[in-house]
Formats: sequence, structure tokens, C-alpha cells
Amino acid sequence: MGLNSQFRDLGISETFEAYRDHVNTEVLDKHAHNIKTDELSLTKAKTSKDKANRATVENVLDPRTMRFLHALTSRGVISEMNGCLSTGKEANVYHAFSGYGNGDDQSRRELAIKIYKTSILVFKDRERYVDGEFRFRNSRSQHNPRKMIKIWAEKEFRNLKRIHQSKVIPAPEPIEVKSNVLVMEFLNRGDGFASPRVKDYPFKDGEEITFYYCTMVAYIRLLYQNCQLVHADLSEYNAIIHEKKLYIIDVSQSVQPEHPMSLDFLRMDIKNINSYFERMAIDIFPERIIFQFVISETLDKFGGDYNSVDDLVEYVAKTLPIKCTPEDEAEDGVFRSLHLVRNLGGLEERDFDRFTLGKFDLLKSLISSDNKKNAKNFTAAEQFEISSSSGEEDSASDSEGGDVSDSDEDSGIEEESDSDDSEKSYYEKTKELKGKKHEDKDSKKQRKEEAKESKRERRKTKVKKHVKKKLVKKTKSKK
Ligand SMILES: Nc1ncnc2c1ncn2[C@@H]1O[C@H](COP(=O)(O)OP(=O)(O)OP(=O)(O)O)[C@@H](O)[C@H]1O
Ligand SMILES: [Mg+2]
Repeated sequence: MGLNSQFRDLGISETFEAYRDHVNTEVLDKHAHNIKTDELSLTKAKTSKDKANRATVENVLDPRTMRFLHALTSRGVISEMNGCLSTGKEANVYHAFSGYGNGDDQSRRELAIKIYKTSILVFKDRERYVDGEFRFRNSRSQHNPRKMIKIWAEKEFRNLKRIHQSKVIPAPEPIEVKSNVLVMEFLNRGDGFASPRVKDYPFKDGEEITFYYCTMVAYIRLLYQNCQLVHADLSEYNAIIHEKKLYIIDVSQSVQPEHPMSLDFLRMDIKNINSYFERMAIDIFPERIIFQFVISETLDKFGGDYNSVDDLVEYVAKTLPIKCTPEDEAEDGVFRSLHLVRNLGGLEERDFDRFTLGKFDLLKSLISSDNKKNAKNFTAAEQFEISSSSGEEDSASDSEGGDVSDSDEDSGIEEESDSDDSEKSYYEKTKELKGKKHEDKDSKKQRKEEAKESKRERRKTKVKKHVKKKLVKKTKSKK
């Protein structure tokens, strides 16, 4: 079955011209009652014209969008517009052709056209992805949804371009962007159908599933390290298997690592990918371990090429430990609830509350193998904040020479606490057991005494909570 019949089944098989006429008629029919045909009043006429121009069909094809499509046709970017491949919450994706040849003509090419919906509601929660993006600092128009959508389409175009040009991760080639219309390469299965999403791919066996899982994990790292991006909506729906290769799509919401929420998005991506592959009944890796694998600049015992997908996939498959025990699950549970803070700029008031509840962690304590290096990366002011807000972390490294697992264990989880062991979370306890299981009674006692003493000392010079808040506010307002 060819594309045309595929689209016929969808009820759409018109060429672009016919399609446009059809759509325009629909718009007229739908909004005829709004268009005044009686006596002309200048102000009223203006309103009516405005309404008709903004009326949308399927939330996508409003007359403005049709004009952009027409402009792309006039410029030869699109020669023929076909049916709809996907109607989503935020965008519809259409199939189209460029060029006029009949198969053997090189210029004839299949395209995927993603048209962002111009309805306002859907885009409401999207600001958080654009907010905090350095690249979009001047172009944010959060009060104008149409401008917002334009930014959104441009963002997807730029992100796609970045990924495509990196040549390390396959992605559809971006071709054009015009307002809310994005033109890109169409990933074709070869028989007229779009290549399947991971969700729909008919995997042969567990080995094949594991291969794509490890590839996905390697891609998350490459996206972060090479493309400087966190996908932020990664799932089995937003990856396509095309010619046996995994392609990443739908990158409009992707952010750079500097984005204040990038680490939260990264953690969410890892969770989504893990939960899909877990359902596919293969062994998966702990989320925290994948997180660490993604953000660590260098990898332990890695002799391969950091730009090579194959080398990274091999490393992932051979090196990352399998998630198998209830403790692993518990650790991931805590990992998901940690508030990830990259630096002072990301500190919020709620951090202090979370901190006292034991849910606070700092990036540097999350990635144990990068601990020392990251600690050095904090500026003096940041160090001050960190030490004043996470006393235990410092006391641990003071008293124990900054030993990696120890500072990890004590990473500021009980700031104000005179809390005893019973108040500690399951996670802290298991971590402690793991880190200190070879310690004898006396040295344990001594270590605890030292820690208590150092806590006592620290309390004497402790910065009060309200002072800390003020300090953070000051730092923020300086930015
Ligand atoms: N370049 C492409 N080639 C082939 N198929 C594509 C291409 N781009 C998108 N698709 C198909 O269209 C679907 C929707 O695309 P995409 O994920 O980019 O839109 P979306 O923003 O997720 O829409 P929504 O989230 O609202 O569902 C994909 O799942 C995929 O099946
Ligand atoms: Mg999608």
C-alpha cells in the first residue's frame, strides 16, 4: 500500500491546492455567521476580518498557516502536500513532497511537515521550557501565544539542526521553518509508511530490545555532552527506528544544560526510558547510575572514542550495573525525590524546606566519582552557600578527608538535625551500611563523636535561615 492509499484511508488524499481550497471553504462555512455582510461599519468590519483570519481548522490550519504553506510552495520547498500522519496535542504532522519528478528525479523528496497548533491552552505550560533558555532570552513573548508558537517551532528547528549537524545522533534533517510550520526530512519505512516509533517497532527478541535500550542510554549522554541538550520529552513515542538506526525526534522542548531545570528534565527522561524498557521485560540500569553516566565528563575505565555511539553502547552494555535488588529500587526512589541543584542560581526558598526534610541533595554529591572535581567547580560564593546550607557535607569531608563515599553519604541531608538514626531515611541507612560495613565498633564510635563535635562547632557559627534566604535573594537580584 502506497502513501496515497495510506492517506486515503485517513480520509485525506487531496493535493495541496485542492486541500487548501477545501480548508478555506471549511473555514468560511464554520465562521460564516461571524462575518458581517450587511452594512459596513469600519470597526466592525475590522473585527470580523480578524476573526475569520484567525479561525483555525483542526487547531492547526488557520488562514495564516495556510499562507505560510503557500509561501513555502511558491518558493519550491513543498511541491505537494498530502495527508496527516499524526494529530497530537501540540502539533499535527503531515506528509509532503518537494520537487516535481516522478520517482527517478533526485529533487523529489519526501518531507514531514510539523505544524504547531495555534490554540492557546495547550501552550500554557510551555513557558517553563523557554524560560531560562539563554538562546531565547530576547525572544520570549509569553503574552502572545502566536509568537510563543513561532519560538517553539524555531526552537525545534534549531535543536534538530544541532543534533543533525553533530553527526553523532541520527535525527531527521531540518529543512525550513516558517512561523509555526517546520519542514524536515521524512523517515520512510520504504513501503510508503513512516518508519515506526520505538513504541510500535516489532522487536525480534530481548537481545534486540537491549541493544536499542543501550543505544538510547548512550544517546542521552551524547545529547548532553556533544549537543549540549537535554531532550526533556524523551520516550518510546519520540524516537523512531529507521533503517535499523534509532532516530531522535520531537525536540521542541529540549533545553541546554544551563537551563535551571535541565537536570530535572534529564532525570525525567531517564525515568521514562527505563519504565518503557522495563515493561519490555529486559534488564535495566538504575536511574541514578544512568544519570551519573550522562553527566560525568569522563567515564571510568572507558578506552573508546567519546564521540562514537558504538563504543558508548558497548561500554553501557558491559559496564553499567543491572538494577536488581529492592535496595536499587529504593535508591532510585530517593533519587527521583531529590531536588537537584546545579548551583546557587537554582536555589529556591523551597530548597531550604526540602533540605530540612532530608530531600535535598547537591549535584556534586550525586555523582560520587565526579565529587572532588565538581566541588572545585563551585565558586567561592557558591561554596559559602553550600557550606552554610549543608553543614554535614563539609563536616564529613573535614573530619574524614573528603572521602568520596563519606561526603556522599552525609551530603547535607540533616542540616538542623540533632536527629538520631531512627529519623534517617531508608536510603541513608542503606547507604551508610554499604559505605561503612567494614568499620569496627571503636572507630565507628570515634567517627560519630567527631561528627557530633564538628556539628556542635558548626552550630555556633551557623547562619540563620532567614539570613540565608536574604543572601540567596541578593545573589539572585544581582543577576
Ligand atoms: N520526520 C519524521 N518522519 C516520519 N515520521 C515522523 C517525523 N516526524 C514526526 N513523525 C511522526 O509524527 C509523530 C508526531 O511527531 P512529534 O512527536 O514530533 O509531534 P508531537 O509534538 O509529539 O505531537 P504531540 O506531542 O502533540 O503528540 C511521531 O510520533 C512520528 O510518528
Ligand atoms: Mg511526540
